[in-house]
Amino acid sequence: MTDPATTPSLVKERPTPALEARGVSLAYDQTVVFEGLDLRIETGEVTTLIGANGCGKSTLLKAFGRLLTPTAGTVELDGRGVRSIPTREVARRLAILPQKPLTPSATTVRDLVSRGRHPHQSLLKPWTPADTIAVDEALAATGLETLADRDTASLSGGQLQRAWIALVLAQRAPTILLDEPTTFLDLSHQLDVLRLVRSINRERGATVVMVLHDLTLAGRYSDRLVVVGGGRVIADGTPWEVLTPAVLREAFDLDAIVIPDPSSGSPLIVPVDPDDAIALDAE
Ligand SMILES: Nc1ncnc2c1ncn2[C@@H]1O[C@H](COP(=O)(O)OP(=O)(O)OP(=O)(O)O)[C@@H](O)[C@H]1O
Repeated sequence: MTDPATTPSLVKERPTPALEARGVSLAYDQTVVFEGLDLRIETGEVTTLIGANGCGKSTLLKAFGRLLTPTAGTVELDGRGVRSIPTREVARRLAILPQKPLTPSATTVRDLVSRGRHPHQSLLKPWTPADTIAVDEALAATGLETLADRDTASLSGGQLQRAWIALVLAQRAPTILLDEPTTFLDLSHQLDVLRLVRSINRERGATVVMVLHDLTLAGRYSDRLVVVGGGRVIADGTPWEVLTPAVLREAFDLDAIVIPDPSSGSPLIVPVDPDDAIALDAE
């Protein structure tokens, strides 16, 4: 007879997630957004949080980024309580682009992007050629080389958004949190940013957690979607598992048809307008 104490477990251990919320409650004064939430963010994946306005996507991202302290439960980064990790170490492991970052005044694009290198510096290790390379590469990846010496105050909304994304890239953190990185961007630049996100994930192995509002783009550029609503996770899985008419109705109160995107094969969300006779007839 086999001894259970010495027989290797048949249950395969899952790898340590990049981030994990365990029984997390999040609130602002009297507004409770989540209570006892459990969520794993797998290492090396692109995970996108989707859900209706005000459902708590940014709140969750802030908790993962240590910008908001849970009222209960713990957030772990690479298997360690994020609050127990020194701030500088967190900044080397985790980069975050908030929804409304505050741009410092009288700063050039290059200066702003260079701030992404601060976690890598110290009195003993000031600016090095490696920092310059990281900044130059981030400027090139976001198409900002020609704007590098411009004052950030003179940029368009989309250019400024790209400068912030460049800062996050320059940080070279293995885990990246992006709250609505495509805000202000035209469709072509939205694709540029999402392709960039995918290449950082595939080439550098970065773990990415994003918030996006465009469901079709979310499905196209994510390994996994987490649908949030009513203070809980409504659905969690691959884009085709999650982007179903039933989930869209529950999360967004939206009637939609979901078809394969002819360009990528990922789910294409077509919202149904009840006044639109053609769409209804076609169903
Ligand atoms: N600083 C704050 N103080 C008080 N309440 C807040 C604060 N920030 C967010 N909230 C509230 O918390 C809830 C969740 O907000 P959150 O910004 O996380 O939602 P969201 O899903 O990111 O929304 P959106 O899609 O509109 O950006 C909302 O009811 C919001 O009004």
